[in-house]
Amino acid sequence: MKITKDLYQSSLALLTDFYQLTMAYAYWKSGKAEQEAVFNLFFRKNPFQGGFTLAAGLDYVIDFCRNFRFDKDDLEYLAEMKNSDGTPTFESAFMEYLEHMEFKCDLEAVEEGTVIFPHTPMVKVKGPLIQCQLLETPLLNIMNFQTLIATKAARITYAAKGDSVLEFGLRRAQGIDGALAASRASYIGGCSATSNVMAGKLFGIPVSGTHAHSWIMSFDTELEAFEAYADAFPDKCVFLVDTYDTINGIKNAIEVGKILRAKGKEMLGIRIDSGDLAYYSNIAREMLDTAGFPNAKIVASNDLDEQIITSLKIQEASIDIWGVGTKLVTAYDQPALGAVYKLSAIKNTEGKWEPKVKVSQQSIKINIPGEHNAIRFIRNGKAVADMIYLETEDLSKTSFTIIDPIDPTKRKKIMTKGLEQEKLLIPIFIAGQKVYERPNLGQIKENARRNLNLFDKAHKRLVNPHIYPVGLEESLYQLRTDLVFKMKNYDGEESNI
Ligand SMILES: Nc1ncnc2c1ncn2[C@@H]1O[C@H](COP(=O)(O)OP(=O)(O)OP(=O)(O)O)[C@@H](O)[C@H]1O
Ligand SMILES: O=P(O)(O)OC[C@H]1O[C@H](OP(=O)(O)OP(=O)(O)O)[C@H](O)[C@@H]1O
Ligand SMILES: O=C(O)c1cccnc1
Ligand SMILES: [Mg+2]
Repeated sequence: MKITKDLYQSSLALLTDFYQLTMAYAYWKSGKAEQEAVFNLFFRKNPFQGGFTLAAGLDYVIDFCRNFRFDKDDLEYLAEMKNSDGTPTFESAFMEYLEHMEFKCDLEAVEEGTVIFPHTPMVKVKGPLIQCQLLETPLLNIMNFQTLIATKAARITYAAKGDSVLEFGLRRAQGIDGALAASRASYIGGCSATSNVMAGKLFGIPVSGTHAHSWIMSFDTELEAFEAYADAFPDKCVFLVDTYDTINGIKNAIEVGKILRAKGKEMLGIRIDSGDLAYYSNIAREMLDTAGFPNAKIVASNDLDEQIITSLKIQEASIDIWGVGTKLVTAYDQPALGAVYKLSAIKNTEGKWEPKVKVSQQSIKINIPGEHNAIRFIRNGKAVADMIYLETEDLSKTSFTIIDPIDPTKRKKIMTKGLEQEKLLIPIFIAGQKVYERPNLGQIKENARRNLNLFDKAHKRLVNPHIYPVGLEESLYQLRTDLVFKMKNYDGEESNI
């Protein structure tokens, strides 16, 4: 298998849960396949107990939708499926329907690199029920993972306070595609480069790296190893100093640094990969400065994450560059985002849109009905609140009340005068045609940076962040409440207990 960009350009229609296909068949059989519906993809809680989430994955969603079709061999595989009585699971007329199915949905989404909060749709799909349904699993697969990793990278780079963070995760990532997607999302979230060469080739991410302990161990002495590396890469030397004795390793690095300098070259720095990283980095800084290498950088690695980086910053460790692998690409402390994809409206047989809710004992699980969008209000360059509103809402009003979707006692009045407004969901496909001009990865990364800068530090701090206000516009809140009552047959009377 050769991994090329084609992997993401091929038809992946079978990359779905079987129940999507059984529902698709049953929709078709009951004449509902082409009935129009609206679905929203959203999550209910920011990951890592954090105060924000950074959206990523849309580019893959676009490829998925553009290539959404059932190929001949997909249909042959489905045609072989049998019920327990030996009859085919899917009748042949349905196979023909699938064969001719073309993606024709409207799709809106938040752009990659947008800061986003619970309950706001990241993707909204409107179109034939069967198509909306078939998109559920792949859209969740793509958006859940890349958004999670982009958020983790944003947290880690936030902790690093502007220092470069190198993503070193390939060896520990969740398989091949997980690794590639993680490298991409990490770059969006703020990492400067990846060690993953294939991610460099496929996505254009800068590739960088040092060397491993094995390099040192393959020589009789560390000094010889450093000298040989300096011969091979006179302009790119970052010496790993902790194979035997870190202090001695730093001395050897300085010695080879001087040899390089005599040849008109400068060593870039050293890497420390074990032990007390504050203690050794501070000693290393002093030794390097004293020896005349104040510009040599100190790279640290070894099971780092945002908490350890924060601690090392507090300890005033002399670390310039952070190599982060396992805990970033596996989202170690929260392995899944938990975004869901829910139906929120359907057009009835009379052509009238009906909003829908799923009622739950847990109010956090009651979805937002109707066709909605979200807008961000910004004052003097700082985001102040997001409002989720019905598409029919008049946005030119001078004031709005937003209501917390979980706790209706939390409300805010927004006077729009002097506020900038940014619509969060923008059109990507209209009737199956792509209308969105895809930004390149550098532009996406810049969008993430700009978005993160919109938010006060209080929302970005890693522990116990201040909750950013996101609310339902009053009439959307009322619609949801009325619908829940209706679905529960609640008539306002006290029930007998
Ligand atoms: N000064 C420090 N403050 C907080 N955490 C630190 C500090 N120095 C190192 N760490 C972290 O402590 C952990 C040390 O892990 P561990 O004891 O397994 O490694 P080690 O013995 O130093 O290295 P290795 O096992 O690779 O030889 C790592 O997660 C590392 O990032
Ligand atoms: O620690 P991470 O954040 O995953 O970063 C990548 C790690 O991978 C390498 O060593 P590896 O873990 O393979 O071996 P080691 O732990 O024995 O150094 C490297 O030296 C880093 O320590
Ligand atoms: O280049 C490095 O230093 C590197 C790459 C992958 C994993 N650990 C370290
Ligand atoms: Mg390790």
